[in-house]
Amino acid sequence: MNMETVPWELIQKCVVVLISVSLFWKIIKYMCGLLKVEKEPVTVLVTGAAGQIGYALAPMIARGVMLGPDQPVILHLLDIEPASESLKGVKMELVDAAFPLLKGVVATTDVVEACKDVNVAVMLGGFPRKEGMERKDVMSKNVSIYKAQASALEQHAAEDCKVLVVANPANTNALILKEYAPSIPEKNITCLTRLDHNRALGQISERLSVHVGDVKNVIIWGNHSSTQYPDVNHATVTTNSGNKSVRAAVNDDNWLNNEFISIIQQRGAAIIKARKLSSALSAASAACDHVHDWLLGTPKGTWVSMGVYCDGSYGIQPGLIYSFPVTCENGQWKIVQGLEIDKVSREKMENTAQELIEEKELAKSCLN
Ligand SMILES: NC(=O)C1=CN([C@@H]2O[C@H](COP(=O)(O)OP(=O)(O)OC[C@H]3O[C@@H](n4cnc5c(N)ncnc54)[C@H](O)[C@@H]3O)[C@@H](O)[C@H]2O)C=CC1
Ligand SMILES: O=C([O-])CC(=O)C(=O)O
Repeated sequence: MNMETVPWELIQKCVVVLISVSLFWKIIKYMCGLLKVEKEPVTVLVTGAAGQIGYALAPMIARGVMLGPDQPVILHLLDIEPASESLKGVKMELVDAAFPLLKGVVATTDVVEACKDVNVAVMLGGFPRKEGMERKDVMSKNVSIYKAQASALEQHAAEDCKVLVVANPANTNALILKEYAPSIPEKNITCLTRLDHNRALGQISERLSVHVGDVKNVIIWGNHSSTQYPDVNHATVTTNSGNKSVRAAVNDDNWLNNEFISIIQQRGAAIIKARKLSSALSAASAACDHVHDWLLGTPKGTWVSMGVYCDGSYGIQPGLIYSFPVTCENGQWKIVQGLEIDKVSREKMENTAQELIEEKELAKSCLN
């Protein structure tokens, strides 16, 4: 090879360009690293944190299941004195799990310390029902807890704190909390019916042998109790040939109108019968889904069920905490309007509203 014909000048230029590009790229990556600002932590209160749902829920929150994989969290765990050792153990395990998103854990039996500056409050604290009881049978013990904790939240939580009541009777506990914390906006106080919603999705997916993610827009109307109305009239399933209504896909109205409804209404009792304990992992997961969708939004074209303060939508008496189909955007829920309601559905929606009206009266009498 004749060395004189080698284009040394060109090779030299190429090497310089390559070195410059790689240097430039390194600088950009370094700058991005410097600019990567970690989000401020969100403080999440879990009451009844030493209980069985608490034990399933705390690690889910610490892993980002509730608020997203890039959202640091601080956990405030509240329980009562007899459970304080167990609560301490939960905190020890959270430390041992070394969750990257978990920026602090406060485990306390002091309600004021627990409520201080919380952005999200998940209220599990209370007495669960046992086999053979209805959820309203735990009314007197639990509503007095919600009355007391309402004022602590009102006085010490962050402005715009979002509250999810899980403890039963969930709708009525949430209503009591709302009434005794008048300065918390009513749109910030909700109760969990997402577990019932997810149970309905699960049953339809099993029946049709499709993935649960392909079923959407079931509705839980009313109370988180055996009078709730799981409604599939607007639900759809995604199939190979496009979207189909659940009624058409199941093609068995008798099953949908009877057995399906009763399975969902009685699912909590069936879990208690099988486990001798009430639902915990599914309740924790549903609580994460509820808060996640509320704060981060529901996917386009999809609604979820939430127990929310009723404004009279669908002719339901205003002033109850009633489960409706909702969509969420920018941290706000909105009741889905304009769905056609047939006569059978109307009756079931009224029936569960009636139970909530009675529970409200019973709760008031327990507090007098
Ligand atoms: N809405 C829903 O979909 C569901 C609701 N639930 C309800 O959630 C609640 C919690 O269930 P579990 O964790 O299984 O019960 P659990 O009995 O295992 O835990 C409840 C915890 O609350 C604590 N507690 C009692 N009084 C308290 C107070 N004043 N302040 C703070 N903590 C207090 C207890 O010491 C206990 O550690 C129950 O009311 C249960 O019926 C359960 C499943 C689903
Ligand atoms: O049934 C219970 O008492 C617990 C609960 O609310 C549920 O699993 O839906």
